[in-house]
Amino acid sequence: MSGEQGRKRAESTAGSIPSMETSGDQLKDETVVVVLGASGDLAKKKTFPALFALFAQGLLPKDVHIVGYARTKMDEAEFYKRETQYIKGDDSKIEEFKKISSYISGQYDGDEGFQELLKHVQKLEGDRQTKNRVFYMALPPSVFTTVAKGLKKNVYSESGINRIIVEKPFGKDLESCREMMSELKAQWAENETYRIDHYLGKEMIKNLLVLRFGNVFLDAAFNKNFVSNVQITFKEPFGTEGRGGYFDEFGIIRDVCQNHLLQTLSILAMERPVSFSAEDIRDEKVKVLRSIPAIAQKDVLLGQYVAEGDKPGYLDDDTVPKGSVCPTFAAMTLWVNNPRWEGVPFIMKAGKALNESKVEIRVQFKDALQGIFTDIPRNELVMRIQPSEAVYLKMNAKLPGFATRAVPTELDLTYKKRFVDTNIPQAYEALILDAFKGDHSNFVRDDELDVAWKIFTPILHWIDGKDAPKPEPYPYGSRGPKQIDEFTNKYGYKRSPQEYSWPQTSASL
Ligand SMILES: NC(=O)C1=CN([C@@H]2O[C@H](COP(=O)(O)OP(=O)(O)OC[C@H]3O[C@@H](n4cnc5c(N)ncnc54)[C@H](OP(=O)(O)O)[C@@H]3O)[C@@H](O)[C@H]2O)C=CC1
Ligand SMILES: O=C1O[C@H](COP(=O)(O)O)[C@@H](O)[C@H](O)[C@H]1O
Repeated sequence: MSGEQGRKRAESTAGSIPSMETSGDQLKDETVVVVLGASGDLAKKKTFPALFALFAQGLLPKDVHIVGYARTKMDEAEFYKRETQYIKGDDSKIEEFKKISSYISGQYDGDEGFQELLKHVQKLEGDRQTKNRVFYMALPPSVFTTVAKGLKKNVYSESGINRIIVEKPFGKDLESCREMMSELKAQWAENETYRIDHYLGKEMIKNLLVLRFGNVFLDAAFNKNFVSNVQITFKEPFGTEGRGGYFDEFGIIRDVCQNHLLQTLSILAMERPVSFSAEDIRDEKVKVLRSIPAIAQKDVLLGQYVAEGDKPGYLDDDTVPKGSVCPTFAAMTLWVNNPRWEGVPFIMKAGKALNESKVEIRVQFKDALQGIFTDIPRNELVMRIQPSEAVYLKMNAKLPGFATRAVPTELDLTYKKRFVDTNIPQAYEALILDAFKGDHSNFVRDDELDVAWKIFTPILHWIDGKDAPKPEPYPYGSRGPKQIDEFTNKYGYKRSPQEYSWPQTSASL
């Protein structure tokens, strides 16, 4: 099938799904976007490229202006260099993008810097009647609340819509999160606040709602009667190189599990929402999260990578405190105590410096009744979030031929093959567009955060405390601590026979 045919087929068969847009006002014209922390890593790698991609597709509000703000003093040439460093696209479009962008430096505390920012924004707005302002906080959490206050006091628009987009981490435990949320809430209304968890912008995570509730057979099988265990796995092939200082304060559980993987779990396990509206979806997520008790110490396996070949160990990083017991790998099991999932282990695994780059959800079904079979492999539904989105169902089939022999095979939906030439938006692109549309569905509500921290805070305090468990060492580039298979087996996971591997490895695409 040609690329064009594939695209047309995908579009022509698209089902009609009610709009997920919600009550929020859509920002159309007359908007200024201010990126705070514009000199930083997130801004250059994610925020500006996402804004550019939307701009290039004509998806930003008409006459939009983008303003970078940070303490670093730099001239326009230097700012444009940083702003466009990670942007890939047509040169003339990049030049147009620069024309709608500008930079101003200032402090994060005190009013002076924000007053200058206000003057700059007002100059760009000219004599507009409506003055919509979006503030994107690409800043370390230590300055979130100070900046949020400064913006509200000095740069808040009295004649238009204001939105503030905030990045994780939202606190370090239940108490600090509550403190941060209440300080933010004192300044910014919930409907003005967009808390980003960028996993909610990933295509496969957004697909979960449709997969679960748009396929009657799947929904029927998603429960304790059919499912043996669920694994949500996050693997990165690189260590904390250069980010050791930040990472050591947080560890892998706060960095990835408490937010990205728990958000994934909540959408995977929740009941069907009443509608696709933001509040209905988030109500169901909160409900399922409330059914999960705090993680028990006995359900946790921690690891820390050590040097292998020319690859340094975590403790070899100069920015990491000597003797740190910060986990760079964690496996843990969560239990969802509701009628659908009672007794089904949800195993989360996340690690840095592992053997591959992969994020996936693996739902392993129970054994087929043995009777006529001996040792037939289990069905598994795998949702590959990255790289190369795919959904495949491992199923047994008769090997063609005269003899009746069952072999493991798969029903395979590999996006690159099925949705040829279809643009899959980057997570940040999708989320920033949602914020412009006023759609909160893919942003984190404050009560979701509260319940998420309740699940993780006890083990985090244990890990941070004086009786901190020593993480198991694992070599850089390995599958993790050697105890990992024993850990997953303990919860009923059975590995597919060695001779089976899914044929669409990312390398083959
Ligand atoms: N980088 C990434 O890929 C991701 C980042 N995030 C989150 O996004 C936010 C920003 O991350 P990132 O861009 O990596 O952070 P950076 O460390 O690059 O900080 C961003 C900017 O904030 C200012 N800054 C840095 N440290 C301080 C400080 N101690 N006090 C005041 N200002 C400071 C600096 O600007 P200046 O000195 O010029 O004012 C810096 O350029 C964080 O909350 C992070 O957790 C989330 C997901 C991914
Ligand atoms: O938030 C974070 O996510 C990244 C992984 O994001 P991905 O989109 O590349 O999967 C992780 O590397 C980082 O440590 C963490 O802070």
